[in-house]
Amino acid sequence: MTVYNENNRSTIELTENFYVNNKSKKKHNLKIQVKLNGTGIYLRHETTEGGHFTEQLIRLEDIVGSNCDNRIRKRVRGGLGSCKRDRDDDDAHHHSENNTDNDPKDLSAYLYIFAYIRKEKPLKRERVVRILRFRSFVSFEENLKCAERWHNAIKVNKQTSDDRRPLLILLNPKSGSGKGRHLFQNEVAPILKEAEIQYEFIVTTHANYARDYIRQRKDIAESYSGIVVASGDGLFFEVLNGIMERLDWRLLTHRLPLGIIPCGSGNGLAKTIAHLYNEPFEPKPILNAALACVSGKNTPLDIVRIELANGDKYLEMYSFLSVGWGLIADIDIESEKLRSIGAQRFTLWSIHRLLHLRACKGKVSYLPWRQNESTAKTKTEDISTDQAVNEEVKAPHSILKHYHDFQEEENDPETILENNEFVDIISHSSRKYNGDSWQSAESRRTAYYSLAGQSTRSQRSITASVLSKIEAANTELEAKTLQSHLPPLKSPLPVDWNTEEGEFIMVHAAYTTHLAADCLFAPESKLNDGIIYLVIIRAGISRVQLLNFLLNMSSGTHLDEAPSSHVQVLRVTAFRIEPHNSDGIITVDGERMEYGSIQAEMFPGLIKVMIPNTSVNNAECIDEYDQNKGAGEVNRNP
Ligand SMILES: Nc1ncnc2c1ncn2[C@@H]1O[C@H](COP(=O)(O)OP(=O)(O)OP(=O)(O)O)[C@@H](O)[C@H]1O
Repeated sequence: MTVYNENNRSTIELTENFYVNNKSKKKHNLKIQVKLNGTGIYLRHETTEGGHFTEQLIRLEDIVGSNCDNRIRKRVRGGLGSCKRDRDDDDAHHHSENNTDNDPKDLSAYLYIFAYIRKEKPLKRERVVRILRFRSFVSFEENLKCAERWHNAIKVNKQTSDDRRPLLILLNPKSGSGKGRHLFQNEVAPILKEAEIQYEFIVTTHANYARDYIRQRKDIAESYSGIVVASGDGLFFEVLNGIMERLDWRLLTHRLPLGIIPCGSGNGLAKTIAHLYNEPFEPKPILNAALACVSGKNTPLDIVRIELANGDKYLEMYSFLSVGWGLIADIDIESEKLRSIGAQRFTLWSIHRLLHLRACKGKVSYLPWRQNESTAKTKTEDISTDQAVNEEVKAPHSILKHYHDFQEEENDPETILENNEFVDIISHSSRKYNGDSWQSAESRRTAYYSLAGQSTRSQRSITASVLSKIEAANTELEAKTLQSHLPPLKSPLPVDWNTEEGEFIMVHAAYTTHLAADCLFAPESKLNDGIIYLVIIRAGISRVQLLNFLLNMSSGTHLDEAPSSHVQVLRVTAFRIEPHNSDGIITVDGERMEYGSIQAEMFPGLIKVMIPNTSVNNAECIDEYDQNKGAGEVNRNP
């Protein structure tokens, strides 16, 4: 029976009786009424006396999938609950005595239902398998049809997408303790199988492999339903930047949600998602993440565009986690040499750094966040229609066409271009440059088809038509590129920015709740609130205060203390750090970057991230902020 719920969504209702051999009492077999509807599967067990019954509900959101089979599997992980449907309900007691498990002549069809039931105290996911045996008919095919009817009804009710495209899974075999491959085979692959999700599996061979792969692979948006990274945060950073270095990044970010399975040592993003959806993480961080990757659910994730300058060189990248300057960045990077001792390295190095406290000299500027206002356009504003997205697909070709036109004209003595101009055009139009390569810090425009710096001879020789084509290509490319709203890094900032100059113990910005699984750095953060939480600690803070701050980061209580003139937490949408010393550590998403000026700009909900299938929603921004908190201030005044 098809019914429509309040959201006008059609769901299928099925009800049948099944029987379970009651081996212990050998008297009556248990009758179980199994009912599927838009909420889940109800297993109603009637007791013999007094018409009492017990009922178990397996919620649809906890079911990962179901499979039909023609045999009972000897070993089903997590226990076996077999319900056998009999040929005739009235005759059930007689027939069900006749147990045909593993009988080669068994013509039954079996439906395996896989669920990971959420338990509150303690918070965990418990695997449950329910097996329904269909044997009403004398042919296996007929029985299979019955099983498939249930199988399809579960899919319809779960609103499982018809998208049969596989997931692209990238795994870093070196991340964390180096057991990623093993963890994937044992903990992730079985869940993908239960959810009937196809996947293409790629193991990275070196740093930047994933970034290059994503940047260069042509048919990526059409071939996959999503990209999953099995690693720490470092490989996610690579994939994000590989996507953003493509001209069709809009199409990819619109169509392909990204998932993360935490195999690294930090796992800030995976922990953030689990935390915000109130899902268990320890001791099985991979289970919850794998369930998110098969849930079919996703939500927008804030991305921060970063510009870095060192001398006259310029670098652009995209970040999803944090930017650090000073203490925490120092501890993170400098303690790398103690990696062999595990997580203790952070504690040990924190003590070392507290004893040898360093201050960073420089200037910090920021643009306070205001409700209902953002410097950057949101994802939904950027991609209002599918047409806009589709146009994007054509972009690389149309720009390449300009290049081919130039090539044809190159043979014309009238239109000789400098060879290096062509290199520039090819590399930037197809975006095959190395994302790490430096560009001019003076103007972002030089990253495109610069006409500056040509010889006088070639300038004279370029015809007006070529010039206009180059201009058109520049304009087109600019339209396809994510446009920054900030002035170039070396230019002065607008007047509505706040600036302070002095000595800082650290400046650390975060846009996820967790920097690592054990570090709840920005407890108020949401996945798509469009806010950068900027924590500034000024020089002059006592070591005891600092020690408390570091110790309390694991519980997220480091910002709860009484107002202090040394610690400030700000909500901002953009910031700039200009170090005065030439030596120090700056990190982006936990990775060390060239030391120099850096500016960051929030792009709310720019990409989509896979999330668990749960009704709890602490994760997404629903305009819930207190206006009275005012200009970006969270809880402290200087
Ligand atoms: N096959 C590989 N061999 C060596 N390095 C790799 C390989 N694949 C990726 N990398 C690099 O390893 C770095 C760390 O990877 P990843 O983040 O996955 O693990 P992690 O450092 O243990 O975790 P976390 O970032 O959460 O602390 C990344 O910067 C990535 O570029």
